[in-house]
Amino acid sequence: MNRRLPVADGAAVRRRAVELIGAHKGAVAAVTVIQLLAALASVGIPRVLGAMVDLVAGAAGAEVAGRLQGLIAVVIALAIGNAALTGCGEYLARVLGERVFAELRERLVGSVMHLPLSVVESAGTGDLLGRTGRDLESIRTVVQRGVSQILVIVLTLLTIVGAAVFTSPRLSPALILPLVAVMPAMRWYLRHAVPAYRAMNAMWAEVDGVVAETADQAATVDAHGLGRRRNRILDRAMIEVWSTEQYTLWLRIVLITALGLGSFAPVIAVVAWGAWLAGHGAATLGAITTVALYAVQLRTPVSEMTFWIDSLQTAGAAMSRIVGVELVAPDRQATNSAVTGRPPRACGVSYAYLLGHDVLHEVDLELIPGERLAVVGPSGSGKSTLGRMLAGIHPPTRGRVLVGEDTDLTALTEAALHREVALVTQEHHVFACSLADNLRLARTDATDAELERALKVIGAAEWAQGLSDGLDTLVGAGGVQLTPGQAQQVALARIVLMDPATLVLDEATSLLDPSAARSAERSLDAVLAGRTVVAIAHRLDTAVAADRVAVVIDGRIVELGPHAELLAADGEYARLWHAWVSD
Ligand SMILES: Nc1ncnc2c1ncn2[C@@H]1O[C@H](COP(=O)(O)OP(=O)(O)OP(=O)(O)O)[C@@H](O)[C@H]1O
Repeated sequence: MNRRLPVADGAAVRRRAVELIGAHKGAVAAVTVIQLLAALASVGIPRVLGAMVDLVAGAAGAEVAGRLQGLIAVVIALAIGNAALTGCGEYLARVLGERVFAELRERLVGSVMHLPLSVVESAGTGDLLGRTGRDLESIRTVVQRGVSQILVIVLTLLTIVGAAVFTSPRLSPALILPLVAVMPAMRWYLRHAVPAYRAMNAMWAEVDGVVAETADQAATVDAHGLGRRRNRILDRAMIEVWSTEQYTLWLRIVLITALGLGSFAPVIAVVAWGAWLAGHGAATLGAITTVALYAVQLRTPVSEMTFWIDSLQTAGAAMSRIVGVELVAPDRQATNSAVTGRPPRACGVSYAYLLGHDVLHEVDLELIPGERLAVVGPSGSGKSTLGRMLAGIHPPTRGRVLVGEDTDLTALTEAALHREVALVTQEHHVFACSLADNLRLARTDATDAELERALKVIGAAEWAQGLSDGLDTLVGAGGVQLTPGQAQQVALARIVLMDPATLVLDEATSLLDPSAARSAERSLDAVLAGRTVVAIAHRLDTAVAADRVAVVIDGRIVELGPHAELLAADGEYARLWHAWVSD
C-alpha cells in the first residue's frame, strides 16, 4: 500500500523557518543594516537630482555652477556607497544562505535516516526521493539568494515610499495608491498558490516514483513485458502533472499582470498628478522629478518581487513536505542499552503491513541458545516477516519480541540491538567510500586491527590486502568494483564487527553463482560459529542440517521440532519435504 509521508501545515513551516534563520540573528542583523544603508544611499540620489533641477530652474551663474558641481560629487559618492554596500550585503547574505541551506539539508538527512522502515516502505520511493531531491532543490535558490533579495526588496520599497512621503506628502499618494490597488490580486494569488504548488510537487514525486521503480525493476519489467503498462502509468501521472502545471502557470500570469501594472502605474500617476499640482503651484519641478525618479526606482523591486513571491510559494510548498518528514512518529523508544546475549523470543506476535490484514498471527517462539533453527514454509507464508520481527527491524503490530527477562527488542538502543541480533539478507550494498568506512558502518569505533581481523575471519584478508591502498582503498561506485562474493564478505565482516549473539539469515547467499555461493557459505560458517542462528530456509537441505525446524503456514508456526521427528510425524513438514525431494 502506498501512504504518502505527512505534510506540515503553514504554522509548522513558519516555525521551522524562523528557527533556522533565528539561529543566525547576528548575521541577519548585519545584512539588514548594510542593505538599509544601501537603500538609503539609493534613495538619496533622486533627492539630490531633484535639488539640482530646482537649482537650475531657479537661477543661473557661477555660484549655481559651483553648487551643481558639489551636488554631482554627492550623487557620485552616493552611487559608489550604494554599490559597495550592496556588494558587501550580498556577500554576507550568500554566506548566511549557504549556512542555513546546509543546516536544512542536514536536518532532512537526519530525519530520513531515522524514519521507521515500515513508513519508508509504505510511502514508496518516489515520495521520499521527491522530498530529498526536487523539493530540496526548489528551496535552494530561495534560501541561498531569495532571503537576502526579499529583504532588499522590502527595505527598498519601504525606503522609497518613506522618501517620497518625506519629499512631497502631496505627490506621494500617486506613488503609493497604485501599489495598494494590486494588493487584492496578490492576496488572491497567495491563497491559491501554496496548495497548488504542494499538489504539483506531490504529482512530480509520483512521476519520480514510477520512473525510479521501473528503472529499479527493469529486469522484471522486461521479463514480463510490462513496458507498455509502465508507460501508461507514467503517462497518467504526467497528465496530472501537466494539469497542475497549467493551473500554477495561470496563477503566475495573474500575479505577473498585477505586479506589472503595479510597477508602471506609479510612474504615470506621479507625472500626471505632479503636472496638475505644478499647474496649481502646489509642487516644484524638483519635487516632481524626485518623486518621478522614485516611481521609476520602484519598478525594479516590484518586478523582482514577482519572481520571488512565486519562488517563495514553491519553496513554501516544498518546505511543508520537507518539514513533514520530521512529523513521522518514531516506531520505537530506544532507551535500553543493556546487552543480555540471550536469543530473542516471540510472545503472541502478530504483524500487519496493511491495517487489518495480519500476515503473522499470534506467533510464539522461544529460541534455545546456540541452536540452529530453520524456518520453512510455502512462499508468502510469513517466514521473512517473522525473521524481521526476531531481528527487531519492525516492531510487532501486536505481541512482543523479548530478550532477557522483559526487554522488548525495539526498546534497545541501536548499539545494543546490534549486539543482540542481526539480520543477514541477500542485499549487500557497497557504499562509495573506503573499504574501512564500509566496514565501520557496523561499528564506528573499530580499530584498523579489528577491521583486519574481521576480514580474516570471513576469509577476505587476501584480496583486501591486495587492494592498492589496503583498507583505505575507495570501493563501490567510482572506486574499485567488488565482485558479488566480495560484497557479501564485506557485509559478513560487518556482522563479525557487530558481534551479535543471534543471527537471522534470509536468503543470505541465494543471489550468488554456485562457486561464489560455496565460498560465501564458508565465510558464513565462520560468522555463525558460536551464535544462535535462525535460517529462513528456501531450500529444505538447510532444514536437515538444523537442530530444529519451524514450519510456517499462513502466518502461524504449525510444527516445531528436529527434521527427523517432523518427518516421522508425517504432517505439513513431511509434505513439504516429499514435494521438495521429488522436484
Ligand atoms: N512490504 C510489504 N508490504 C505489504 N505486504 C508485504 C510486504 N512484504 C511482504 N508482504 C506480504 O506479507 C506476506 C508474507 O510475506 P513474507 O515475505 O514474510 O513471506 P515469505 O514466507 O518469506 O515468502 P517468500 O518465501 O516468498 O520470501 C505475503 O502475503 C506478502 O505478500
